[in-house]
Amino acid sequence: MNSSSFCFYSILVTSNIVHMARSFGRFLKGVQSFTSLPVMRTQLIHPPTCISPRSALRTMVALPLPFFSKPRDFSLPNSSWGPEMLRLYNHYNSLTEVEAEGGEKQEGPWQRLPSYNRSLKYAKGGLYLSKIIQSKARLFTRNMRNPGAAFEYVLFVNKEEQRCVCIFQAGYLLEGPPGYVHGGAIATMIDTVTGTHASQLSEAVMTANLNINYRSPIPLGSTVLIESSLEVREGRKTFVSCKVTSTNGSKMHTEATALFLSVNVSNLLLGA
Ligand SMILES: CCCCC/C=C\C/C=C\C/C=C\C/C=C\CCCC(=O)SCCNC(=O)CCNC(=O)[C@H](O)C(C)(C)COP(=O)(O)OP(=O)(O)OC[C@H]1O[C@@H](n2cnc3c(N)ncnc32)[C@H](O)[C@@H]1OP(=O)(O)O
Repeated sequence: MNSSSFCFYSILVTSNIVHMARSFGRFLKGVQSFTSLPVMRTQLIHPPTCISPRSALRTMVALPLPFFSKPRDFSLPNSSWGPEMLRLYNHYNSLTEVEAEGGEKQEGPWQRLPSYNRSLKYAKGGLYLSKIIQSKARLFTRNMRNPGAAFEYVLFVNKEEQRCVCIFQAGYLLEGPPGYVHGGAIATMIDTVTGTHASQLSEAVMTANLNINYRSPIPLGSTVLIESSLEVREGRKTFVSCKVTSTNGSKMHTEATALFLSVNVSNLLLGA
């Protein structure tokens, strides 16, 4: 190797090391700013000194609270919610608490599910995609700039009845046929509701099958109810049925059935 090629080789090695150090720094920063599933936040006991992808994953589920900024809960009312959306929200929200005999508050049959604008930062693909894409990955139903422009929704789950109800207000960006909601947007909401419901009933799930019958169009800007019910669970399989109706139940807009399969979260996240 002559001196110029040695020099070139040294620069290459050095720049690779710098690149790796920067990537590692960004990775650590990313790990620290991991802000989604709050249930996964527990106290850090011993911070690891060397992080492999697998131990990084373990670290992500054990980061100390000070590293997290409080994520915004998108399932709370905002100024874009119409009267019907608010009325139904208040109705189901009132069922999340009941008064016991002594007058103290107790958990009611329904539970409101909070909702954030991103899923796990290091989901499958994220590890292999460019850092730019990875750091920008967002749950698309929760990333519209203007409140009320697209998907406004809140989910309530009733574990005893194995039922989930979503109040959905369809914004103006979701137009398909003139004046009505796009079928893909409806499918997105059905997948979201049934998928969230199935993941409440089991663990992490992936949609394996989704069948949809569109019965009557949903007027753009209207509020509808999306109800998901457990049909049966068989091992890794969760079968759910779903209907989208007008808020008074008089009009059937959409019917669907879905199959979800439980998946191993570590494999999913690490791309195994
Ligand atoms: C970290 C969390 C990640 C999960 C997040 C999900 C929800 C979290 C909750 C809240 C988050 C907020 C919002 C949620 C929003 C939306 C949720 C939507 C979720 C999705 O939008 S997700 C994207 C679309 N989804 C896919 O991208 C899946 C691609 N696909 C696969 O990744 C595989 O295909 C997989 C994993 C499905 C199965 O693969 P696999 O290898 O594990 O299982 P295998 O193939 O062996 O099948 C085992 C048994 O299921 C039967 N079976 C399989 N597929 C079938 C089918 N289609 N119809 C009828 N039966 C079927 C077989 O026949 C066999 O049956 P048997 O055992 O009886 O022989």
